[in-house]
Amino acid sequence: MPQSEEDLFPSTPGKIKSDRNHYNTMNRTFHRCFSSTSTMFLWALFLIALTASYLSFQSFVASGSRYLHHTSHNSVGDLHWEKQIRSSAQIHRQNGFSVLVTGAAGFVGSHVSLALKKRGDGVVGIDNFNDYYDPSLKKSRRTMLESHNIFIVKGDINDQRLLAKLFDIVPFTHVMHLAAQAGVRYAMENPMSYVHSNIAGLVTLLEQCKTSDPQPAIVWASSSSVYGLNEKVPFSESDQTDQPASLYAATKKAGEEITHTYNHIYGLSITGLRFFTVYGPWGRPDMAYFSFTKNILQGKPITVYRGKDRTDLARDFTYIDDIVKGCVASLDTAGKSTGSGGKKRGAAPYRIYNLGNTSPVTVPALVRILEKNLKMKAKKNVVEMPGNGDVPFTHANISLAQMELGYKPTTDLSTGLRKFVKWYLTYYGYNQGKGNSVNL
Ligand SMILES: O=C(O)[C@H]1O[C@H](OP(=O)(O)OP(=O)(O)OC[C@H]2O[C@@H](n3ccc(=O)[nH]c3=O)[C@H](O)[C@@H]2O)[C@H](O)[C@@H](O)[C@@H]1O
Repeated sequence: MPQSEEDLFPSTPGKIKSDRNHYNTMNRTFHRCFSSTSTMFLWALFLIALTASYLSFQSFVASGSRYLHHTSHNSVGDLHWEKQIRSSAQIHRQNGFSVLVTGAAGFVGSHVSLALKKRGDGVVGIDNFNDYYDPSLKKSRRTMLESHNIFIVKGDINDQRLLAKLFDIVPFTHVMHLAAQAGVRYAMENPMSYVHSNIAGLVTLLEQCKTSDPQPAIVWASSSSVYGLNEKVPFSESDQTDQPASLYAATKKAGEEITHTYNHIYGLSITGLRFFTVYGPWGRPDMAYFSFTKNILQGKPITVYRGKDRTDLARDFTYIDDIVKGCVASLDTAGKSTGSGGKKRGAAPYRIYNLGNTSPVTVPALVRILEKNLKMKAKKNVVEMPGNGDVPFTHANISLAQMELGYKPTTDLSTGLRKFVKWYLTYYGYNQGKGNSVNL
C-alpha cells in the first residue's frame, strides 16, 4: 500500500525515490512541473473551448444562412417565410387536407395545386425552378398560383433539412409528389439529372415522410413509359413492366419499386399514377405538341418521327383537366399511412393506376389538329424514329382507375388542343411575344 506522497507520485514512471534530499528536489521539480502542466492544461482547455465555440458559431451561421438565404422571391427560413407557408397551408373546408405539392411550378403541379386550393385544401408548393425548360414559364405559373394564395418554396427535394423544416411547420396530411426530371429523350443528354430528381430526390422525400408524425399519404407521378416495349394493348397495370426503353422510364419504374419498399417497411400509403402524355394550357415546352405549335407559328420545320415499316407513332394523349381529376381522386381515396416516427403499425395501401385517355392518336393526326387550330401549314420533316428511348405507341386501359377512383376522361385531343392553342396565343402571342395576363 502506498504510504506517502512519495509513494503516490513517482517522478519517473518505474523509478522509486530512495532518499529525502532526492525526494525534496524531486518534489520541487514535480510542483514546478505540475504547476506548469496544470497551466498548460488550463490553456489547452481554454483553446478547446474557444475552438468548439467558434465551430458551433460557424455551423449556426451556416445553418442559419441555409434557411435565411435571400432570393429575389423570399427569404428562406425567416419569419415572413414561415408565415407565408402557414397561410398557404390553411385549410378552408371540413376534413380538408394539407398537401405538400412537389414540382408545384411545373405543368401538372401548378394545375393540381390550384384545384386543391380552390376546393379549400391547404397547399404548400416546393420547386427548384431548374432550367430544363424556360424558367420564366415556371415563374409565371408561380405568379398565377400566388394570386390564389398558394406559396411555392424555392428548393430542391434533395434538401433534407429544408423538407424537415417544412414538415416542422406544417403537419402535412398528404404529399402530391410531382417534382421530377421529365422527358424521354433528354435522358441521353443528361442522365444524372434523372438519377438526381427521380431516384435520389424521391428517396429523400420518402425518408422525410417515413419519419414524420403524422406520416402523410403519398400520391406520385409515375409514367406510361414504364410499359416500355410492352406490346400487349391496351396497357394494364398488371402487365409486365420490366423492359423500359429509356433511362427516364427506368427511373420511373425504379420509383415504383422504391415506393413499394417504403410502403412495406414503414407503412407509408402510396399511390403511383402512370400518366399518359399529358398536354394542355401551361404545358411543357419540351413536349411535341408544344414545340410543334411554336415552330409552326414561326414558320420553322418540325420533325415527325415514324416507326418501323413507315408506321406512324401514336400516343394516348391525355388532357390536363382529366389528369387533375385523377390526381385529386387519388388523394381523396388514399388510405392513411399507418406508421409514425419511422415505425410501421400495420399494412398500408399500395396502389398503381393508369391515367390515360384510352384513345391513341398518331403524331401526324396531332399535327393536322394543330394546323387546323393555328390556320397554318406545318413544314414537316418525316424521319425514322431514332433509337433514343421512344416507344412506338401507348394505349391505356383505365378500368382500374375508373372503378376505384371514378376516373373518367372527358376531353378528346381536338378539344384539348383547341384549348391549348388558345392559351398559347394569349400567353405568347402570334409572334411569340410574351404575355403574362392569362388566368387558368
Ligand atoms: O406518357 C408519358 O409517360 C410521357 O409522356 C411524354 O413523353 P412522350 O409521349 O414521348 O411525349 P412527347 O415528347 O410530346 O412526344 C410525343 C410523340 O411525338 C413524337 N415526337 C416528338 C418530338 C419530335 O420532335 N417529333 C416527334 O415526332 C414522339 O416520338 C412521340 O411519339 C412526356 O414527355 C414524358 O415526361 C412522360 O412521362
